Amino acid sequence: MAKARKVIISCAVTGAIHTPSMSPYLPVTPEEIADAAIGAAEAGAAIVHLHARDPQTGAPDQTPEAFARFLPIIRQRSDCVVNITTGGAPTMTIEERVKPAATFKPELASLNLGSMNFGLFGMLDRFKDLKHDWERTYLANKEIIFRNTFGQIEHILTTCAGSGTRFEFECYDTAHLYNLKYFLDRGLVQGPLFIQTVFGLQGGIGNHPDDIAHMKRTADRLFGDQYRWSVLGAGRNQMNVAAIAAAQGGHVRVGLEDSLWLGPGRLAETNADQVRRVRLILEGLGLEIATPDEAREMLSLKG
Ligand SMILES: C[C@H](N)CC(=O)CC(=O)O
Ligand SMILES: [Zn+2]
Repeated sequence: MAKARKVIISCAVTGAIHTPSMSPYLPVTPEEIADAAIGAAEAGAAIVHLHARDPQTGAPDQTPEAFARFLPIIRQRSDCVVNITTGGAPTMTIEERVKPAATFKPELASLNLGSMNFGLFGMLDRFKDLKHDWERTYLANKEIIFRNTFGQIEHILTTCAGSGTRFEFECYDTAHLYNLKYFLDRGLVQGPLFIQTVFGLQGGIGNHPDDIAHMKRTADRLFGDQYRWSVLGAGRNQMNVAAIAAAQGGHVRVGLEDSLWLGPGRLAETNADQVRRVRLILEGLGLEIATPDEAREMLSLKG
């Protein structure tokens, strides 16, 4: 009797791309972020990807103190895998960005494999009533470069080396896959590589099925069976990208960090709603949802 494939659902609950005026459902306070993560885990997410925000303004906050306000709550109430961002916001320094992962030594941390133009301004057409000045300045900025030089990537790898933290490798284009291969060949990263291919973010690769096939083909050629493939689709293509990839052996990432939507013109009221929606798609494909411990097994996490 053929065994169903286990799929890892990751949920990125708040991020640093969307801003509070865009959706009343975007978690901002430590309590909201903790509840969102625990709710997503209860709905089936094995991994929660975490950023922190200033509780008053909702602005991205990468201080360890900000993370310390919700991490223990999540620890107490869920056995999900915690994935702490080292991307922070593209306007932060690398020192700021790596601090929380270096401080809390999580099982997983994100690592971005290349620099890119980071286009948030496209969202200004969609979201006009912005409450805070920082939102307008941040979103309208056409000069944002999300810096991830070889030196900065190496700095994060060496800073976290020895802590047992493994990485979710964010690849926004094929060049980033080659950058990851470079670090693999230098022994700075070890398999199984958890590769999160990102589709449809302005400045990165698109979200057409050809783009997805191209990223997978390239990763298959560069890493063979040394990698675990996961995908995230930005914005309203989140579920399409998940469905296309899941049908080809991929794991999936959802969450309000990368899409505020549950359907055309319909804001997701919770991260758990998106987890439940992608779960419907996966189970519809005859796939099973991996538990946190099964994800730990598949990704060789320290537990
Ligand atoms: C496209 C995603 N928002 C990528 C991300 O989650 C990066 C990070 O936090 O380091
Ligand atoms: Zn993130």
